[in-house]
Amino acid sequence: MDLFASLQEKIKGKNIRIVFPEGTEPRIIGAAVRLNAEGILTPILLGAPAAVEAAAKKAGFTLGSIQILDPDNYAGYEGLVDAFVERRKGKNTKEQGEKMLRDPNYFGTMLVYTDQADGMVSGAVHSTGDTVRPALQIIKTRPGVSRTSGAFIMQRGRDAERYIFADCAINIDPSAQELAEIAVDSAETAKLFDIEPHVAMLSFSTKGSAKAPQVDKVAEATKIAHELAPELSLDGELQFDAAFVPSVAHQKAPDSTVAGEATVFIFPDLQSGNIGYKIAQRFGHFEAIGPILQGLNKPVSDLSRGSNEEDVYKLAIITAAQTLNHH
Ligand SMILES: CC(C)(COP(=O)(O)OP(=O)(O)OC[C@H]1O[C@@H](n2cnc3c(N)ncnc32)[C@H](O)[C@@H]1OP(=O)(O)O)[C@@H](O)C(=O)NCCC(=O)NCCS
Ligand SMILES: CC(=O)OP(=O)(O)O
Repeated sequence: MDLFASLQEKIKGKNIRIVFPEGTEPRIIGAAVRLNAEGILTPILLGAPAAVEAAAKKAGFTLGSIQILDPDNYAGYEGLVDAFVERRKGKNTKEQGEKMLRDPNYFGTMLVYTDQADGMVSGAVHSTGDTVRPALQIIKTRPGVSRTSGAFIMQRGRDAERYIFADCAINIDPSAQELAEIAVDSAETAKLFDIEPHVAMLSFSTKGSAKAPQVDKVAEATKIAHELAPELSLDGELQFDAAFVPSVAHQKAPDSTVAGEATVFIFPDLQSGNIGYKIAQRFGHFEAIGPILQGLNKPVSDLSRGSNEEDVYKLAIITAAQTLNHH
């Protein structure tokens, strides 16, 4: 079955509440209207009702029963500020909290933290840093996960090819230990979306063909990942062609059971990861769904600012599906 048809089936009728802090953005409104009309999930748009309604009207959408929450006139605002200060454990004062929650991403994240929403989708207008920082500070990572990271489902053709790319969004220069954790988390994400994980730890070197500290980091991460998840099908360091193309794998890494068969691609740093996914998307015509933030206590998703309405619709469905793993 098509990935989204199967995810919709899992989440439909469960009243999963997804908050969208960018409530006046037409791409967000369009996706929310569709998700609401199709009964897939319950959207909550943030913003002044008059502004949200005006934006919807201008873009030709009818909001119908969609809930709009106005952070500037929210009866529970003080309670949210208190909960924020308590969560920040001395890192932010009440005065700072009152200001910070005026930012819709902080406000939306607090709705998720206090169980008034099940997940959040933002970033169509805001940068990644501004979108995810509140989640890193408030929602935080699950026990046993030290860093959150951003994975993309890369999909081409209806239900044909589907892979995971990570980290394409968060960790600028992860250590070997962090890279190993990203690999293990990405394998879990793959399973959630019906991809059998065969994890390639990518580099510009295959099995020692080049020598450099950057290559040593990937080789070390491969070793650590094997220790963290001995049962996982994972290998490195591998160049992309060795990881993906069976004939090249045969030549460059004949003994590897992952080379030529990889489905999960772990990039050595954010330069390569972010550039890599955008090249596959724009040259290779893969649909890039994400970034899906892995390892958080509750799902928060960051859109690329280049997203269209369909991307918002799909990432909201993914985010809602992630909530099922958190219950
Ligand atoms: C994500 C990012 C904004 C965090 O940077 P930052 O806000 O400067 O982070 P800080 O080091 O000040 O940490 C802020 C908080 O987040 C936490 N944190 C930072 N990175 C984290 C990570 N990867 N996982 C979990 N927590 C993290 C810190 O522990 C800290 O928590 P605390 O306030 O409770 O102590 C930064 O890593 C970044 O800019 N990454 C690149 C994003 C990007 O542009 N991607 C390309 C487009 S998708
Ligand atoms: C994921 C990503 O690259 O986001 P943006 O395009 O918003 O920087």
